[in-house]
Amino acid sequence: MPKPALHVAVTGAAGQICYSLLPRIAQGDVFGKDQPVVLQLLDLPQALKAVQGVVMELEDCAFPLLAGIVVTDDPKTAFRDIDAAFLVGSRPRSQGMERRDLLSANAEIFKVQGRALNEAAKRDAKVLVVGNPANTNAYIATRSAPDLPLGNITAMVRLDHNRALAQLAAKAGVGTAAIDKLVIWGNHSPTMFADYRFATANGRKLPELIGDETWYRETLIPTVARRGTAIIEARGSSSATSAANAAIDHMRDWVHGSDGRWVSMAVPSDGSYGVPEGLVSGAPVICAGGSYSRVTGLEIDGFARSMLDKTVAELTEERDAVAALLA
Ligand SMILES: NC(=O)C1=CN([C@@H]2O[C@H](COP(=O)(O)OP(=O)(O)OC[C@H]3O[C@@H](n4cnc5c(N)ncnc54)[C@H](O)[C@@H]3O)[C@@H](O)[C@H]2O)C=CC1
Ligand SMILES: O=C([O-])CC(=O)C(=O)O
Repeated sequence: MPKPALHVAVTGAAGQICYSLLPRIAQGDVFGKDQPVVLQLLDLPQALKAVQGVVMELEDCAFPLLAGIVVTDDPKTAFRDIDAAFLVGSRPRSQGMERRDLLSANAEIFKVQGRALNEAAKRDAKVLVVGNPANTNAYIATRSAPDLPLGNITAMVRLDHNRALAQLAAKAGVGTAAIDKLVIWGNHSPTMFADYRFATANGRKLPELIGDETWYRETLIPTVARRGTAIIEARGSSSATSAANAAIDHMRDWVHGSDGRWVSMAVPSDGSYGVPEGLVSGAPVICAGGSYSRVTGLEIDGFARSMLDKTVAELTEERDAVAALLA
């Protein structure tokens, strides 16, 4: 007897991230290899023809778990009774822009969609915001969806986490799976703080294994922070496959658990670590039983404090910049 299908909304369905994301959701990479899904796809009216093309391709994959597809330009229809949502739809940046430059273009989208989630989604729906500036867009969605549990609206810093993992693993000469307890704090922006102070590799302390604090501070942190820009410069458009992969990692761990390992999620702050309550900020969490809990009590030394303060100041500025929209 097959399980009842989960209903999963994905916005920006005609875009480049979704072209990588949708087939992987449909083949069970997020919700499980025995879990049917109905995809509820949202895009703008002018993009619906392109979405139909994507739908034809999904049909042609004959995915056994794909139990249905809804295509719409109406957020409430897209979010009706959903169990999970990937909010990808929004404008990406081009060369010369920072992600915060997208705030005015994209903020309104997340107000409208937050309201629609509030009205139509299941009360325990898990929401991941990918569209940039992801943290502040998620903050707008939390403020626009007051009837959903605050912690169920999250944003993606998993791409930064995965980028840092790859760089650190290469430097330490270990596989990425060997590394645990890496943290991405703060904003998905050049101010984010990739913190390896607690990280281990095969049980050894990673900072000791690498033994090069200068490389960590002067190469690793800026490389991860500017990776999105490097990809735009090389590819001519922003990261898509790696962004879709990170979205899958984020939601899969949230749903199925992280096996005791730390993962980085941007979640509404509870005020810990000096991050003002409500800001959606990257933090270390452990996922289990369909929810996440923050890793608490970590020491924040002088360097970490200065890095955290910088990224939190940016999140605070972004929050203040959208205050009028939310008034
Ligand atoms: N958080 C992260 O780590 C990352 C975030 N991103 C962000 O993800 C977003 C999407 O990127 P791409 O797929 O490359 O862009 P894209 O331009 O290829 O696709 C965006 C899609 O969203 C649709 N869209 C725009 N406004 C919409 C609305 N109000 N409702 C529904 N759909 C809407 C567009 O019609 C288009 O089909 C961008 O904001 C990008 O900056 C990209 C990479 C990583
Ligand atoms: O850099 C961008 O604009 C897209 C993105 O968020 C990333 O690749 O991390």
